[in-house]
Amino acid sequence: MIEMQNLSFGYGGGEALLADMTLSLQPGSFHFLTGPSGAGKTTFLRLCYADLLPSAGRMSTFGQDVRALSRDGIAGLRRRVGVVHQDPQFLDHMPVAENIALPLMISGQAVDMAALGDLLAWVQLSRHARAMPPELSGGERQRAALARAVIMAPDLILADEPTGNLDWDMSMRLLQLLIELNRSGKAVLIATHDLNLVRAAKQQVQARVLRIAGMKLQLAGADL
Ligand SMILES: Nc1ncnc2c1ncn2[C@@H]1O[C@H](COP(=O)(O)OP(=O)(O)OP(=O)(O)O)[C@@H](O)[C@H]1O
Repeated sequence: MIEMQNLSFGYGGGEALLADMTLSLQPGSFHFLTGPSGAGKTTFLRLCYADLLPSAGRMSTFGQDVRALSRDGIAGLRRRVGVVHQDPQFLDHMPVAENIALPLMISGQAVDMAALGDLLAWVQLSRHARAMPPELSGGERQRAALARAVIMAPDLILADEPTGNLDWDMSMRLLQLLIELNRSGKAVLIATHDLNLVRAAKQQVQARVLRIAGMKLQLAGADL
């Protein structure tokens, strides 16, 4: 679903931050992306949902060359990718349930209230449906962000340090949700520093570990 060939990227077209990356992300796969702070993990994720475009090399997403996509083409691509940001932002004056349904409303689709109720139950936020986002804990915010990321039924879920500020129990809960999504056929890519999270996942799912270091993307060894 994402193919990169000798892809390079530098902010502002300047010096390369990521260089000569070649990768094939398959449907239904589960990947972690690790690497030191500032190595370019968030940048890599932004390339994956065409928030940034490569400076050089080839990249196709869902079979389409990202650099040849029109504005509508990019919007179509983004509908197929659900993103959980490192520090998810919500509309604070709007209840949690409506924030989660927002992508549907923005794209002009009807909100199936029963399906929304099921989604809230899945992320264990039913009793917070009418709460306002500032009332949520860190773990609840991440789960709301995950629900919002999957409401459009994307094929690929990208999560940027989704457990960064969470305790271990809450991290495991979030990981379980991501594993369930993967078992339902979605590709998952999680950027994280947390090797314990990677180890916990590897006991349950066939996860591959990518590492960005020294501008390059490598498949990490199996010894994690
Ligand atoms: N919009 C931008 N313009 C210019 N430089 C940027 C921009 N965003 C990020 N950078 C730089 O690119 C480098 C990689 O940043 P990125 O956020 O991708 O790293 P990261 O691996 O996700 O880091 P962390 O683990 O700390 O979140 C950093 O040096 C950062 O300062």
